[in-house]
Order: sequence, then C-alpha cells, then structure tokens
Amino acid sequence: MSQKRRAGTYLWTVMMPSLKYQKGETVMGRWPGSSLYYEVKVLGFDLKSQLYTVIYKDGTELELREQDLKSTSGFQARSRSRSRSPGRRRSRSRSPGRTTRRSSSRTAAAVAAAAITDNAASSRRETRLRDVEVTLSPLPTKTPENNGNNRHEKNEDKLKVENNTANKINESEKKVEAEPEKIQGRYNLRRRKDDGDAKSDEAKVEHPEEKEAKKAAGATFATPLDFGGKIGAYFWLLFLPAWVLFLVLHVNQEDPSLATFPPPLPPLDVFWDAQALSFIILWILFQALLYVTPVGKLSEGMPLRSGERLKYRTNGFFAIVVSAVAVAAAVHYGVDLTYIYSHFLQLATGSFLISFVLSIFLYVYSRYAAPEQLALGGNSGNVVYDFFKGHELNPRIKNFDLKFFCEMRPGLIGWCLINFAMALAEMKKQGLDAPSNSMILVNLFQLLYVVDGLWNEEAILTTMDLMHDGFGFMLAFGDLVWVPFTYTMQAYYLVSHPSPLSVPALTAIVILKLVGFYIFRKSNSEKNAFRRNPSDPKLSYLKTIPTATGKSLLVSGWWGMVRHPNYLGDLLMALAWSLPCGFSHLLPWYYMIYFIILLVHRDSRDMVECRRKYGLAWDEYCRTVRYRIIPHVY
Ligand SMILES: NC(=O)C1=CN([C@@H]2O[C@H](COP(=O)(O)OP(=O)(O)OC[C@H]3O[C@@H](n4cnc5c(N)ncnc54)[C@H](OP(=O)(O)O)[C@@H]3O)[C@@H](O)[C@H]2O)C=CC1
Ligand SMILES: CC(C)CCC[C@@H](C)[C@H]1CC=C2C3=C(CC[C@@]21C)[C@@]1(C)CC[C@H](O)C(C)(C)[C@@H]1CC3
Repeated sequence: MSQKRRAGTYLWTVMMPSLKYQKGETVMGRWPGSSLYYEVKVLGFDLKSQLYTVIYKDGTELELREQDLKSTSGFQARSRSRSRSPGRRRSRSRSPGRTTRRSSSRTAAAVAAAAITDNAASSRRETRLRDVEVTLSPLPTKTPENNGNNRHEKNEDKLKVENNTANKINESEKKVEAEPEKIQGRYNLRRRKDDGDAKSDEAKVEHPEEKEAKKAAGATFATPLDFGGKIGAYFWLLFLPAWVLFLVLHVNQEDPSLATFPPPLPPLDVFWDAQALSFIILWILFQALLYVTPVGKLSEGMPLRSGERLKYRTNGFFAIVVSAVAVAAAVHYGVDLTYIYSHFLQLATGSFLISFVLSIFLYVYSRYAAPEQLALGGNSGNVVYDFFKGHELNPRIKNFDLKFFCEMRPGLIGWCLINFAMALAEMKKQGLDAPSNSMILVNLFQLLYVVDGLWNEEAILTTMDLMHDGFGFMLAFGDLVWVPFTYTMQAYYLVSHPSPLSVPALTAIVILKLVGFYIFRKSNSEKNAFRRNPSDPKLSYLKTIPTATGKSLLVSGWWGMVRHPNYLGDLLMALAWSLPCGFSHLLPWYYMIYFIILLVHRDSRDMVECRRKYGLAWDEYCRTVRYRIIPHVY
C-alpha cells in the first residue's frame, strides 16, 4: 500500500477541525467564473484538491476553492444592495457556460434554469466569450402535480406552473427579504432521490446510525445508497452467485422450463474442479499480458474530482484478434473446446471464487486510498455495502487499471470464446457438419457486439461504470462471472434445443439486429465525441443546454430523441439475440428480461446522478426530452 494513500487518509482526519467552513454550514459561494455569489451549503472538503463540495439551492453540486466562499454574515450588507433592483441589472458573467445571468434576487438567482443553445455557439464559447440569455426561475413549490416521477412526464402542466411562477417573480421578490425562512422551503437544498423528488432539506431525516457510520468512515463524500442499501447488499451478495449457479444447472436439464425450476442441487464436490480454476487463471493472465502489451493508443479518461485524467491502454481490438488467433491455433492442434460446455458449472464456480477473492482485495486496498480516490456511490461507511458497490473508483496497481481491465477483457472476450465452444458442442451433440442457423446468428450477433465494444474501447471511458461506479463485488462478479456465464445462455440453450429458422424469420431478425446496432453505435459515438470535444465542428449542428459545471447536455440528435437512445439500441439487439431461440422456453429470453430491468434501473440511477450534477439544467433537459428510452412509450 503506497505511502501516498496512507498519508491522504491521515491528513484527512487531523486537518478537518481546522477548516474555515464546516460541513452543513450555509455560506455564500461564487458562481464559477462569475462575480455573483449565491447561498450554498457545504457538503465536504477534499484535502488533496483543497476544494469544498457545495450544493446550490437548485441542487447543483460543485467544488469551490476557499477564496470563492464567504460567510453569510459578512456578505449580507453588500448583497442586499445588489438585490435591490432585481431583474433589471444584467451582469456579464463568465460562468462555465459563459452566460449572462439576470439576477432577480440574491436567492432566486441560485436556481438558474439553462437556455438551449446550438452547439456551434457552444463551440465558440470554448474560444471566446459569448452571451446567452438565461432565464432564472425559482423551483416550483412541491405540489401533488409537480412532485414525483411524473413531474417531467406531465410536461404541459409543468410548463404552466413555471410560466405562472415567472409571471409572479417580481411580486415574490418583494417577499424574499422579508421572509427568508419561507424561501428555504421553496428551494430545494438537497439532492433529490429521483429526478422529480423535490424533498426539502428539513424533510429528510438522517438516522443516527447512518450518521455514525459515515463519521466512522470519514465519509464526507457520498451519494444516497441504492440497490436496497445495506440490507440489499447482503441480499445481492447471496442472490447473484446462487442465481448464476441455478441458471447453469437449469440450462443443463432436458426440459429447462419453469415447471422444472429450481433444478435439483448436485453434490457439493461436483461444483469444484481445480483444473477448471487453473484454466480461468491462465485465461485472465493471458488477457492481462495482452493488456499491458504496449500496442495501441493510450487514451485519456474523463477528469476526476481531483482534476486528474487517468490514461488507459485501449488495445482491446488487438487483444481479441490475438485471442482469436490463439484459440484457432489451439483448436488446430487438437484442443477440445467442448470442455467448456461439459465443465461449464466448474468453470463458473472457479470464476466466482476469483471474483470473490478479487473483491476482498479491492476492499482492503481501498482502505488505503486517499478520500478523493473513493467512489461517491460506494463510500457509505458500511463495510458490506461498500464491499458490494465498490469503495474505490479506479483501483490501480501502477498503471494497471483493474476495473477497466476486468470490464473489457477476460469476461467480454471470454463470452465470445464460450459462444464459439457452444457452437462446436452443438455440432458434436447434434451430429452436424456446421452449426445451426440460430447458433450462427447468436454467435455472430454477440461477436459483433463485443468486437464493436473493443473497437470503440475509448467510449467506455465516458460511461457510468468508469466515471461513477466504484470497483467492488458488483462489477468484479458482473465482469468475470455474470457476463461470461449468463450472457452465453442462448448459445448454451441451442446446444441441446435446436430451433430451426425460416429464411423470412432469419432476414427479419438480421434487420432488427442491424437497426438496434445502428442506434446503439451512433448514439454512443455521438455522446462520446461530444464529451471528448464539445467544439468538434462535425457536431456543430447539435443543440445543447449549458450547465453550471461547464459541461453541456445534448438536446438534439440522438440524445434529443430520448434520454437514453443507446439503451434503446441495446434492447433491440437483445431482442434479436433471443428470437433465434424460439418461444418454447423462457430461458433464452432471460437476458432480455434481465436487461430491461438492468437498464431501467440504470436509467433511474443516472437520472439521480445527473440531477445532482446539473440541477435545473437537467430538469430543463428532461422537460425538452420527455421520454427515457422508448419514444412516446417510456
Ligand atoms: N450489455 C450490457 O450488459 C450492458 C450494456 N450497457 C451499455 O453500455 C453503454 C453505456 O451505458 P451507461 O454507462 O449506462 O450510460 P451512458 O453511456 O448513457 O452514460 C450516461 C452518462 O452520459 C451523460 N449524458 C447523459 N445525457 C446526456 C446528454 N443529453 N448529453 C450529453 N451527455 C449526456 C451523463 O454523464 P456526464 O454528463 O457526466 O458525461 C450520464 O451520466 C450503453 O450503450 C448501454 O446500453 C450498459 C450496461 C450493461
Ligand atoms: C451483476 C449485476 C447484477 C450486474 C452487473 C452489470 C455488468 C455485467 C454490466 C455493467 C455494465 C456493463 C457493460 C458492458 C458489459 C456488462 C457490464 C459490465 C459492456 C462492456 C458490454 C459491451 C458494450 O459494447 C459496452 C458498451 C462496452 C458495455 C459497457 C457496459
């Protein structure tokens, strides 16, 4: 464990009491780039970057330097005179969006809604100052109409509420100074549970045990628990491995139908095979060797909280090509890959053991990490939850990034290897000279998915897993067990359950796959290109919403169609993977069902995270782009 890691934790503990502003304190924070100060609440302090995390009244969280904060007492006299002529004074501000803000009042200004602008303008913002009119409107009071998830779905109602509020703004400003405590209720001080959950600060009660746990872990930076919190973590730790083993046992049955679920448990020694475990270890080491080979690009990740940008060796395509050559050579020299089919259960158990040991290592390793290296979502102070969710954001041994490697290599490439082995097993079992049409489709479709992911490996650096999720049991198990041993269910199923396809059915399925792939690839590439270079002239036709963080949100193109066009494409592809297996059993549809649940949950997690980061600009985006995944449906 490096000394730097230990030193970070030590300094954190001893220096906290001497900080000028304390956690929970309400102070005035400068709007980044401008000379305007708004009321903010201090959420924490990061020793390494020497930045305070603060939350504005609109829910936007930002990191500010000490000199950008002032105590409210020393500030009031000056700011009052500023707010005397609300709505009339225009101040030129150089906020990250470089917007001109109409300050209707000291307090109301903090709840800025963003204006939609086109990306050509947004590009120019990168090089020169540009004024964009920004409408400032207070957050509507919590009412049955605008509260809850349907807040954005009921677009028309919401707009009406806002228009009314806007009309009344001058009237309400008069009351602002006279009734400061009422304002507290009108503006949302706390990050919302979901996109529309506008709970006031007072409404949220922190349980004493939660407080204690946080204190014990020095968990100043943390986001609300998900996956059912602490209890949920216990549940998932037991359920996920059991589920994989049940699926594997189930697919092995003559009749893998609901009537025969759960399958009978074999004796315990059947699960264990030392040779299977050693094959898994060899495969992971082989992939690690390819990963560290200095071939391919060194790509930069997105800026971390500390401002640092990590470098990643993105040679995934090289890795899959070399792996394919190695597998072809092995088959040529007589290696029987159907071993994978006959020892599937033992291989899954071996992978599970590795993922479990890796998760323990990751948790212990994270205890030596500096606070800014921890993941916001896995820093609750509860050992089991943090172990499950992932405590450290980007655990690395020197330059070897464990999360990136596990997500993109052994499991993902292993998925294709297993599918290929299933095709060989089908030929052997069914006495075929070539795999069936259905097996070929499933193999080619999923191979395309993986190869595309590796070809565009850099794009993973702007996804949720890499940017937000810590690396713990959930992802270690997901990458090393879940992906290779459950995503291969369709191929495994086809080995013993042939499903002939007519030419029209085959053609329709291929078209569906290509449509899904097109949407998936185009939308992912559009967002990735925009995040990497917002001033890219090729994207200048896109409309964007500026946000207080300096990043903009795409509001036209693919990301103007629905909020997660990439999920839509992915779901269409998932449908095309299940259809070749027919409708005799539910098992080959398992992936489709799981994927809908996963993506709906992921979308809601992302909504919470984006609401936290972008505040009202995110609300504006949600009002403009009403549907989450399927246009006019969901
Ligand atoms: N096969 C599988 O098992 C799985 C596949 N996937 C696939 O992986 C891919 C990545 O998914 P995932 O990481 O969940 O999510 P996304 O790639 O969609 O990333 C979400 C992030 O994109 C940014 N963003 C959101 N809206 C906008 C916008 N309008 N303009 C610009 N940026 C925006 C935000 O980050 P910020 O603003 O901070 O940049 C947000 O947090 C998807 O294609 C998904 O289908 C995902 C999970 C499992
Ligand atoms: C065990 C849990 C219930 C769920 C674990 C989820 C993980 C299996 C997935 C989370 C995000 C993933 C992605 C891919 C694979 C599945 C996991 C790890 C991905 C690498 C597949 C290939 C794609 O092209 C991609 C876009 C690169 C995917 C990124 C997200």
